Amino acid sequence: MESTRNELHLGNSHKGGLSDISTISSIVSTQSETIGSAEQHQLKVYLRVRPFSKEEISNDEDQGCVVLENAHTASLQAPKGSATLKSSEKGIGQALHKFTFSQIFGPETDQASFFGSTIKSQVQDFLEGKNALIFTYGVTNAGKTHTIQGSHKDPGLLPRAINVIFEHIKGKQYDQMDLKPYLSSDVQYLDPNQVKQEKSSKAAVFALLKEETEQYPKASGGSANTSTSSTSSLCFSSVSYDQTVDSTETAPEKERHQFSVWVSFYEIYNESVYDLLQPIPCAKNKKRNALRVCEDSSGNSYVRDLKWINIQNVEQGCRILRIGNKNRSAASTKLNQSSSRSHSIFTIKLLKIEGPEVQRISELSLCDLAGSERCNKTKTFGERLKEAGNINNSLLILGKCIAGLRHSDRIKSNYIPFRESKLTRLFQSVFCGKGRACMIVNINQCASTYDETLHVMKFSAVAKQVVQIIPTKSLESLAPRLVGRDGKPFLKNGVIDGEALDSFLSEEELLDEEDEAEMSILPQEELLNIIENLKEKLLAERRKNLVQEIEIRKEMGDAMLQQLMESEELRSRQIAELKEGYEEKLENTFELYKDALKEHAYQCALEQIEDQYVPVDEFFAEQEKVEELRRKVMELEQKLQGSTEALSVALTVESAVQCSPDPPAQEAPQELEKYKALYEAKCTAENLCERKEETIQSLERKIEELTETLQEAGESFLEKSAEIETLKKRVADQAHEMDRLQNDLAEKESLVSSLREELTKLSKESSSQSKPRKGLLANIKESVTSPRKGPLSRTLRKSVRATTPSTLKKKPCH
Ligand SMILES: Nc1ncnc2c1ncn2[C@@H]1O[C@H](COP(=O)(O)OP(=O)(O)OP(=O)(O)O)[C@@H](O)[C@H]1O
Repeated sequence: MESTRNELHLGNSHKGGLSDISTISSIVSTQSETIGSAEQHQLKVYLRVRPFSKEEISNDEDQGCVVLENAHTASLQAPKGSATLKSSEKGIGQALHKFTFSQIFGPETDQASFFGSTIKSQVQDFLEGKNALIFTYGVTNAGKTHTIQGSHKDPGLLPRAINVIFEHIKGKQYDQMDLKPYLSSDVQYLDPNQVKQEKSSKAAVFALLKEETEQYPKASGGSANTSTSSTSSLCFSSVSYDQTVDSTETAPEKERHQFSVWVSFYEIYNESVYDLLQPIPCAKNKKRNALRVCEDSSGNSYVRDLKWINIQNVEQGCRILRIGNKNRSAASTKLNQSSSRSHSIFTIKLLKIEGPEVQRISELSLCDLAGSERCNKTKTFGERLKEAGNINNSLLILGKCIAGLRHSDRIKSNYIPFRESKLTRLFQSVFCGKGRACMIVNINQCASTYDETLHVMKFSAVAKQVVQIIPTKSLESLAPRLVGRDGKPFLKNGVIDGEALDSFLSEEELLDEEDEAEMSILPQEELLNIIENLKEKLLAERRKNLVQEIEIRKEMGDAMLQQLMESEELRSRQIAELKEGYEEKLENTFELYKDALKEHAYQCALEQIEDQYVPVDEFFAEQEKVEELRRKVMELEQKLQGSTEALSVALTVESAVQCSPDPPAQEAPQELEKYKALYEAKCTAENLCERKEETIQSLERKIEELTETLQEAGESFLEKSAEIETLKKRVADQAHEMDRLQNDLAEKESLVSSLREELTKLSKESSSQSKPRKGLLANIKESVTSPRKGPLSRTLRKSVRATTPSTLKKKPCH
């Protein structure tokens, strides 16, 4: 309930209309009280939730957005993708809403128990002479028609109500057709000729359902007891008539009373009333005749020239319903409209007759309202836009009237715009105390229609607060006025009903707004008055059209703005995704380069090192060996030197011996051998030294080459590092570009807000200016199709040009 209160608090800032639902939580506690000579009733609002179809389940429509908490409270949770969730994420409104109802019926509720728990008591009141109005409200495909009409096997409220009526009047039916409803709540006495006409008119209506024509004469025979047999064609096993209704009547009274039942069925399409019991014209271009809504001398509205058919049993009532439906769908095909585009109203009038007098007349109307979806959602244009505009308008006015009726004291003090639509004009008398109204709200649980369903629930929350004040006098059975064949007060026993004559106005004299009076014979002053009146009417009409035009313009503006915002949102999302993608790509490429470079440098170094690799231990061992050899060479050189010296000494000695006659013959060969051995050892050592020297040199060369390779690897590493730096710089540039794009986006957003302001200004201007009347569609067309005229179109063109940024034309740099 918290969320509801918050939301309501927001809604309170708007004046009137559906948004003004600030006191939903403070639900009127009294169900029905009597104050003075009036009864107060809180308008009953029932919620019926239909089950999912198989297709809806397979389309993943079940996202748990409707939760029935108990018999009176339901909560709605905005599903993913709904406008409500998006708005709540932006901080506008709530994602969870709670609503209370007089009673809630879940998907498992069958038709019989729904009837028993809702309108059955109202039908019983109707039998006691009280008027009642039942209307269903909901989006297309929410189950309104199923609730009102049902099917042959599973009848809805209307056939069940008819069944209860005929059960009640069983054995007390007035089988003549000479007393017929007249104007709003009068009765006309028909002479035998008129009765004949009435019968043939009824036969003609029933003939509209060809397949059943043959059966009709049987039914039209008018037997008072036909109801039971005909009822069997409908499955009413679960409908049990409450006999307590009769218990108040005494036996003699029962015998004296007789009842006559009359029905009518009409629709309101595009603010025109069409009789659904009139045959549809066969000619292609021939239009259906629209009927006029007039008022009787007491100010009660009625549909002029509407067909009223006397029915004798349930079966006939159901056939009238089928005939009306057939005409409705035939007209739909002709006009290419769907059934939910019109409001259909089935009315039953019950005449209680005692002897030659009609004691009372009561009225029960069941209205199946058109689907409440709005035109921007259904993307409607042309004829569809006009149609949607009319539906929206009549539902909007119904909403205004309901909002105006919320507080009982407002009925007197505040203006309630009943006269602004045909629907509310016809509902006015019931809403203003001539009967009890009851609203049935039908919803489905589909996620895709969540936003519309929420709108319906808000509407019902307002309706729930309506308190009807019904003067007890109007609940009592008031004898209707009886008029004769010509519509003049009926002569009772040859005496004129003087009282009735005083207040009598013939039907022709009852002027309605559309009537054109014969003016040529009127005096000048009266003519001037008439002109003044007409001027006022014209002005009022213009004002009404202007308001309608503004509303439609506003709706179109809202739709355009919504589209603009959605495309902006899409674009910014695309930019952000692009940016993220690029950044990720660059990051990945950079990482790849880095890894590849490292790998490459490592591989190169490894290869070079492998080629020339000498283990360090070996190298040191070799060096030690070299050192050892060097030392040995040095020792040998020293020895050699010593040997050389010794050799030279020896040679000197030898030569001296050769010269002397006594050489030391014994020592010389031994020494020589020793020197030779030493010499050979020296030569070997020298060879070894040379080889070692070569090995050292080759090792030193290898070391040099290794050093060079390392140097090269270092250089290539430096080069790669430089490349990495360049790449980093590129990434920084990309980020800069992204920033610039974001700035662009911010500019666009400010443009959008300025557009919005301009639009609001325009709406205000258009409301203050009185334009020449061109017609609604012409103005809309002009504003939409003439982009060269008007500041709005200029601004839009500018914004369109501006929303094609040069940056978007550029190819993304990789
Ligand atoms: N309580 C229910 N149980 C089972 N099926 C239902 C129920 N309510 C509605 N349906 C089914 O849902 C579908 C739509 O219902 P229905 O035609 O009554 O909707 P609607 O609100 O009258 O639509 P429209 O405004 O377009 O005429 C129908 O197939 C109907 O049989």
